[in-house]
Amino acid sequence: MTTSRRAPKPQSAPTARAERQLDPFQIVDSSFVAGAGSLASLPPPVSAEVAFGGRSNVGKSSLINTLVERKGLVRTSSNPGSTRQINLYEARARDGAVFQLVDLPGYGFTRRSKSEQAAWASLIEGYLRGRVTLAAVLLLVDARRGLEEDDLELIRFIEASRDVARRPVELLLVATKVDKVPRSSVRRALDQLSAAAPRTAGGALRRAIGFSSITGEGRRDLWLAIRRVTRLGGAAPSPSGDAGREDDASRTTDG
Ligand SMILES: Nc1nc2c(ncn2[C@@H]2O[C@H](COP(=O)(O)OP(=O)(O)OP(=O)(O)O)[C@@H](O)[C@H]2O)c(=O)[nH]1
Ligand SMILES: [Mg+2]
Repeated sequence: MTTSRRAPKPQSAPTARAERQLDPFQIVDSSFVAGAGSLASLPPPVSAEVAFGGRSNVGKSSLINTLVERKGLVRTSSNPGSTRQINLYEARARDGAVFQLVDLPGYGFTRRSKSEQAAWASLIEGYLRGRVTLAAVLLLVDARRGLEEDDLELIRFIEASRDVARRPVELLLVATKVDKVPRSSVRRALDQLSAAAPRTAGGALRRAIGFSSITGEGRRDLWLAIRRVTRLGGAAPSPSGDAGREDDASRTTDG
């Protein structure tokens, strides 16, 4: 009788695939829910929503695609004014948590007629003020430009809406296109942005999250922040054991 003697396989680290199966930030399903060009055509509010606001072209729609790891779920364009209505998307994570992601039309795009700009402003304001399921607004600011008057107006508007009978809307600051900032200057750009942000009641604007739709930097931090503000925790412990920590939204580098 012959016996084959094979050397035992060395204990290897979990494969990338196995790790991915556990990854709560992996989105296993995402879909378009509805688009609304008027407040009356918004779908009924069902669960916590996270809205993405900011100037035209800052990267709101691209950021949603990066969050759900799909290139074409949301239409993006190098021409400002690409998103013209409020678009709602649903994303389901590996661990079963479901998120409503809301792409808002951008502001500050002056090549539209005054009446169209006014209609967009009232649509966005009506949504921000009246949506009972709105949990948080992620204000996107180009890392190279910093906060501009339109952004400050949005912050003031959300702060002034705190009297509305619903859970206070959290505000988070996201610095987009950090891939366009020299590596050595990213930290300084984020610090400057955070320092320029007004002190809000929630205080969440204190640290901007750096993000790039090109490199995916910041994706994990954004998901941590979104899970925290929607209270859909459930993030598996990260190797450093800090997933879901209160100050996760303020971390600026991707894991
Ligand atoms: N380098 C770089 N380019 C980006 C990034 N995010 C978006 N872009 C580009 O910026 C342009 C605008 O992106 P969108 O995601 O359509 O911007 P938006 O904020 O949704 O614009 P509106 O719908 O007009 O309000 C596109 O050409 C994108 O490819 C990024 O992180 N890095
Ligand atoms: Mg857009």
